[in-house]
Amino acid sequence: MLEVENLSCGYGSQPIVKEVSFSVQSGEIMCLLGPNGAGKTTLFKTLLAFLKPLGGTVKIKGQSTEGWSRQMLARAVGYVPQAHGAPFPFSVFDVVTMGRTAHLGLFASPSSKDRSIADEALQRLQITYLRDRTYTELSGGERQMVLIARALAQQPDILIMDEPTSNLDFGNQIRMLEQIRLLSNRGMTVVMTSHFPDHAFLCSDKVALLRRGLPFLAGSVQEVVTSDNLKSAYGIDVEIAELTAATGENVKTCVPLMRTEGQLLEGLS
Ligand SMILES: Nc1ncnc2c1ncn2[C@@H]1O[C@H](COP(=O)(O)OP(=O)(O)OP(=O)(O)O)[C@@H](O)[C@H]1O
Repeated sequence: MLEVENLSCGYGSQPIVKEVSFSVQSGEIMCLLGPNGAGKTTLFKTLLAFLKPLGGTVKIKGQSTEGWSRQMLARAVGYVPQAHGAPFPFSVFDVVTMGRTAHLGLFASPSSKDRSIADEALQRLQITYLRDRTYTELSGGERQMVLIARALAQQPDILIMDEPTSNLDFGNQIRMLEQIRLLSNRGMTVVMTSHFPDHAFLCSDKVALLRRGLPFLAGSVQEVVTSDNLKSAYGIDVEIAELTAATGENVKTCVPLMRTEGQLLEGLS
């Protein structure tokens, strides 16, 4: 579904992300990890063609996206930004209907079909109860769900999600990951960022890790989310623990290790 080959991206002629390659199949979830400033958003901006690649190619369904119009790209790729305020107090239904823009002609207004697709997106995420609420009056978690509904109404093949769990409490983070897993079970391809490597264990099929000054890593969760790789990316000691849940399922989790006062002082000297 998405194939990235030797992609370099950045601002002006200055590369931030160098020669990254990965592919995501239809219905897979790829979690993009990396420390602050590593270039996750820069990579997303390039996939979404807001930035021109400095080298390499992005292919969707085997076709290079170079030269695609914004409308063509919007039909293929939906973007879910981090939940934000809106300049005008639109209703939730209006915000979700805006997802249909890529399918409308110039100056056309949404048809009854567009409105029913917007309603379906609300139903699919079980947030129809928010339909007539004002977007600006919603909580961060509710806004995040509305933005996903807007991207679903766009009916893309691929969803690109920038930190979909940011600002969510512990329970809502997991509920959000469950929703993302449901979408992928129904065939949606998802590329998401997270600041929590545990999220990769919980819901992704593949992981990509951007590390400042070190080679880009992409592969299965087991291959990429290791103590050594996390230490090289984030600069802290992490152990990967495995336990058997009450359901009998084996689950893995990342356990960060705090440094002692002596180790911290040693680091300063
Ligand atoms: N418009 C810009 N012009 C020049 N440099 C930029 C621009 N936007 C971001 N950068 C730089 O590119 C680098 C990567 O930034 P980016 O936002 O892609 O990182 P990130 O991995 O998404 O970080 P975070 O996890 O903190 O959101 C940073 O050093 C940043 O300062």
